[in-house]
This record gives sequence, structure tokens and C-alpha cells, in this order.
Amino acid sequence: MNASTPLCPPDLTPNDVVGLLGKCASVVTPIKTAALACMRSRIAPAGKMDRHLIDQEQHCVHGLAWVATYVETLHQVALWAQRLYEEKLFGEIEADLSCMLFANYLGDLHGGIAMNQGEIIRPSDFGLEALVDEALSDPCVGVIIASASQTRKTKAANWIAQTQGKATIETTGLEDTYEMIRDTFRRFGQEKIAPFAHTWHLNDELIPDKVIGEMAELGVFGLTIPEAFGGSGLGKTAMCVVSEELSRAYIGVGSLGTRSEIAAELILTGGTHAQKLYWLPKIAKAETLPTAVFTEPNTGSDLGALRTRGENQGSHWTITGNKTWITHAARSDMMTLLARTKHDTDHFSGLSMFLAPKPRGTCDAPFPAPGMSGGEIEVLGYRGMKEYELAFDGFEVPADALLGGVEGMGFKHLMATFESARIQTAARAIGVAQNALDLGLAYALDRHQFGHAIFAFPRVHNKLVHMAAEILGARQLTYFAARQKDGGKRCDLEAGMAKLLAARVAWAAADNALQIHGGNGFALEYPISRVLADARILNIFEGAGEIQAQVIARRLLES
Ligand SMILES: Cc1cc2nc3c(=O)[nH]c(=O)nc-3n(C[C@H](O)[C@H](O)[C@H](O)COP(=O)(O)OP(=O)(O)OC[C@H]3O[C@@H](n4cnc5c(N)ncnc54)[C@H](O)[C@@H]3O)c2cc1C
Repeated sequence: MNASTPLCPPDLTPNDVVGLLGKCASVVTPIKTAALACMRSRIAPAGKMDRHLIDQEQHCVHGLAWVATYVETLHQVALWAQRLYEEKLFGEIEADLSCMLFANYLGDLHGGIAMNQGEIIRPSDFGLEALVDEALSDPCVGVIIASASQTRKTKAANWIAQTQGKATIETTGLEDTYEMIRDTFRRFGQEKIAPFAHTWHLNDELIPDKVIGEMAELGVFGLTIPEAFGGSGLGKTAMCVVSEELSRAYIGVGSLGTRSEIAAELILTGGTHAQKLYWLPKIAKAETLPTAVFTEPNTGSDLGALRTRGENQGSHWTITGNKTWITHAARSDMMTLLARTKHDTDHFSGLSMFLAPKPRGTCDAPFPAPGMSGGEIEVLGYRGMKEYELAFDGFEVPADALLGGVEGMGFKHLMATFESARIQTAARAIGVAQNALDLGLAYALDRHQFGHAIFAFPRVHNKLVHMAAEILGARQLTYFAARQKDGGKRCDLEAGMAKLLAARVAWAAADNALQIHGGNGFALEYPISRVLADARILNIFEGAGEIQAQVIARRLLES
């Protein structure tokens, strides 16, 4: 990023842009490699990783995860651009948005990446100022950065304004089947969810049973369950598209399938044949709504330390302990419940997973089961399913409810579901970000100040362009993780990156869209107030941002 870099011609063609994106994506790879080498030398000076040093160096360890996430995003966007170009689908808006994304992320790699507000990871943190300067002094970087001019931003903004009502601004590059699925769920979201979501939120209501029934008919709950067990047998890419569109209408609805996805994944990876035959068809039809019962009052991120006890009574198990933050606990029929069954342990190896049936509760009698009680936790956002704290006191679970019939495998089984759950959460985040963009755009076009629609002001429309560009990047990264998963490859790294980035993108989009609404955005009456609250949870659950960064960095360091 050297001042003498030649500035670009303002009229880069999409063809020029595709070439530049590919070059820029390759010039940043050495930055990741060098940051990784630097962290290896700091946290594994003798060749073996030192846990104490990992914690001591956490800012930079997590910074490495962010650098790698940026580099992977740029790679995936460059590959997407190349694929579209070959199919003659890479047009002006795809070129404009990818230039914006590259300009911002290349700038961040040079000046510092915001891991969070105020927590910036800079090249100097790794002692890599000279290397980063050198890598980013490549002329292709200067051209891309200069191409993200105000003229181009305004042109992109006008294009975005014309795409109002279109499913996606850019061509996603997904096969037609997925785009047909998107259209179906977009229509469903627009007709059956979006008009009611804000009222459900304001009244803190459960999403109506009727909506769950309609979603079941559309196949939401059995999307990725194999056909042999009553599902549609689709892959994670389809799950992403469905989750995006449902969450774009309302995150509560986009999250209804999350617990079914977790339960199905647990049963498919760890269950006995009898458990698969019994539960999967019921989950696919939404006859069984599962709930995920892991977190405890004193154990959140460090799940391996949880204390709820499972005791083998011969004919059955009993569960005793406290859980918290359990989404949709009352209106559910089965708990994927993690408890300690090896009582002489205090870490993950003593944990077992149960598929514990429970009677479905109502608002008046949420937990009508002996040995189980609970209370609602009132929340800022992410409503529609309700959150609960639960107390178990000798709650009985059938003997055959132990997942896979084996003790001590619960944490391992849960870890195997993380890839899928994180990909789905990234897709939910993209849906929320898209909702924010939709709302911000509509308001900006409608609201007039100083004699113009506020959309006309660069500081307003630049925000919309930034949102669209970041959504494009997070989307391609998420689809990449989904493809890896569908291809049977290990993808905890890619899934973690997708979730890490998409959660930040959703929060930034919601915040910027609220800013565009001015004072009205702060009024509960406006849906953007809900979207802001909903967006905030994405960086906390399914692995807080810090935990996600830790997981990504450890995987990189171990490789
Ligand atoms: C709306 C909502 C719905 C949820 N739904 C469910 C559900 O259905 N089932 C379920 O089991 N759980 C659920 N959870 C719980 C959720 O998974 C946990 O909140 C999450 O795992 C974080 O745990 P914690 O809240 O105990 O935070 P803690 O683990 O106490 O961490 C607090 C903060 O400390 C920081 N932190 C923690 N550890 C580290 C570290 N090693 N390094 C650096 N920073 C760190 C992070 O910033 C973190 O946000 C839900 C939570 C919410 C808020």
C-alpha cells in the first residue's frame, strides 16, 4: 500500500476486476502464512503448543484467526468471481461489490482488523509491518483500492436501489435448484412471516404452531435428514439458503430448525440404528420438536466442565442439576441433554448425551413433568421460541435414551455437530444482515431531508453498499464451508470462519441500518430496532466470537 502505487483507470471492466481479485487474493496469502509462523514461534517455542502461552498471547492468537478469515474470504470471493466470469454471469454489480469488499478488507489487513469494537489486530502485533507493506505494495492492490471510488460506490448504490425486491443483489453462483429453493422460502417469508414478525417480537409471543406446521410441510425440519429416515436428503448448501431466507424474514423462524438440525446431526453421527429409526422421521415431520440442553448457570463456553449429573438406575437414568438459556424448552418434545455420567471426572470425557423425551408444555404449564421445572428468561431479542432456565431433580430418562448406547462420548458427539450448527448460524446471520439492508434501503429511499431522499447522500448510500459487499463476502465463505461439509470433508475451520465473520457482518449491518433510520430506528415501533437486538446474539451463541477465534487459531496452529 505504497503511496506511489499507480491509481486505477476508473473504468475497470468486469474482466479486469476478475483478474485483479485473483491476484489480490494471492498476494495476501503470505500474510496469513507469516502470521501463523509468528504465532507458532510464540506459543510453541519448543515445538509443542503451550496452553499458558496461548492464553497469554490471546490477542494475537485470535488476531491470527481474523487474518486467516479475511484471507479465506478474499480467496472465496475471487474464486466465485472467476466461476461467474466463465459462465458469463460476472456483471457490473458483482464487480462493484467485490471491489468494495476487497478494498475494505485489503485496507484492514494493512491498517488493522476490528476483531470487535476497539480490539484491533495490526501487522505490528505480529512484527509483520515490512512484510505486509511489501505484499500490499503489489500494483493490483493499489488498483483495487483506488477502484472503490465514490463514483463507483454511488453507481453500486443506485444499482442496489433498483434491485429492491430481488432475492439477492449479486448473482450467488449457486445452481438453479438452490435458487428455486430460495424463491420458495423468500415468498414464504414475505407472505407468512415478515408481516407478523415484529408483532410477535413486541408481544414476546411464541411463533404460532400454524407457522411451524407450514414450515414442516415445506420440509424445513427434515431438509438434511436422509430420505431413508423421512427427510429430503438435501445438503448443507440447501440448509444455508433456507436458513438465510427464513432469518431474513425473522431470525426466530430461521432458528426454529436449528434444534432439529442439531438433534438430527447428533443422531446421525452417534445414534444407534434404533434411535435413528425412532427419532429421525418424527423430527423430519416436526412431530418431535427437539431442544438443545447443554449450557449451565456456571458453565457456558467451557462446556466440558458442566456438572449436571446423569445416574444409571438400571431400568432408567435420572438427571439432576441446573441448565440455563435453553431455547424453545417448553414447546418441545425431546431434549438433547448433556450430563456428566462419570462422576469421578471433571472434564469432557465424563459427559454423555441423552435423547430425553419430555411432554410438550404450554405457557401456563411450561414443564408438566415430574422432576423438571423451569422459568422463562426475558430477553432483548431472538424471541419467538422463548428462553428458559431449567432445574432437574431426579428427572427420569429411559435406559435406551443414551445416544449410541455409550457413555462418555457426549462431548465428542456434540463437537461433531458444531460444523453443521456453525454453518447454519452463519447463514442465519447473513439472513439478518440482509434484512437490515432491506430495511435500511427502503427507509433511505423514503425518508427526505434537505430536499432529497437521504439515500442521495454518500454517507447514507455508502453504508448500504458496504453492507451488500460484506454480505456477499460472508455468503461466499459460508457456501464454501457448506460445500466442504457436503463433500464429506472436515470443515470445522471453514465453518468457524463463516460464523465468526457473518456474526460481525450482521451486527455491523443492523447498526448501520439503524443509523440510517435516525431517531426512528430507536423507536420500538420500527422493525430495525428488533433486527438490532436480534443481530446481537449471533456473536454470543454457537460459540462466542472469542471462542470461535480460539478454535480457528488452534486448528491453524495444529495443522
Ligand atoms: C438467546 C440465547 C439462546 C441460547 N440458546 C441455547 C440453547 O438452546 N441451548 C444451550 O445449551 N445454550 C444456549 N445458549 C447459551 C449459549 O450457548 C452461551 O451463552 C454461550 O455458549 C456463552 O456462554 P456463557 O453465556 O456462559 O458465557 P461465558 O462462557 O461466561 O463467557 C462470557 C464471555 O466471556 C468471553 N470468554 C469466555 N471464554 C473465553 C475465553 N476462553 N477466551 C476469551 N474470552 C472468553 C466471551 O466474550 C464470552 O461472551 C443461549 C444463549 C443465549 C443468550
